[in-house]
Amino acid sequence: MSFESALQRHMQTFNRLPEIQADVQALADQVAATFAAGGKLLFMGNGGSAADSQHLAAEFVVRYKAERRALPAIALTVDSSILTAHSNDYSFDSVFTRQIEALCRPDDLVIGLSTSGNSANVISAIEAAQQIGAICWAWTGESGGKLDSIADHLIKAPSTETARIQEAHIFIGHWLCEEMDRLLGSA
Ligand SMILES: O=C(CO)[C@@H](O)[C@H](O)[C@H](O)[C@H](O)COP(=O)(O)O
Ligand SMILES: [Zn+2]
Repeated sequence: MSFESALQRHMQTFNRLPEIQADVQALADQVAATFAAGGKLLFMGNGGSAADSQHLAAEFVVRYKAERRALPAIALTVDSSILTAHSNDYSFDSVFTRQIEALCRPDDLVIGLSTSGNSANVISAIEAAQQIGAICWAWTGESGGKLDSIADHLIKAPSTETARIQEAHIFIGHWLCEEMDRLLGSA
């Protein structure tokens, strides 16, 4: 694909983001309520979405722009000992589920990122978190995939192309940080 085509597809996706603005605002409201109630965020995903998970968890724990208190967020994608031991001894399909069982509490909010909406390890972990009673959001592409009928709430980036969906996801994640700074920042 030419640079011009990739940019055009990126712009088309971003021009459609207002279609999901209400969903993103609903997510921000639930994240703010989760922090206010003493809950935490748990992120997970594969490949580029694993990178997005740790990127966003860091924004909350450390800082985005404003000076504010540290906010509790964990990426389930970062502990190489857990990831390798679980995948080696059990299965990669339950690598996030096991961590959900260990770390997730009923007042937490879980965000599973999957551009296809079909990653087995994300689906399994969301089902486990629902059993615990946590609110579960899936960030997907416009089809929603299997997660469409499983997650409690969805952010469906308006594209069918993995890269464009990931670009929309990180924009949404940054805006979420922006909104938490506005609500919780002191600067
Ligand atoms: O970053 C990319 C492609 O842009 C890849 O690493 C991509 O994230 C991986 O193929 C993932 O395994 C795709 O999983 P998912 O988004 O369908 O859940
Ligand atoms: Zn990528």
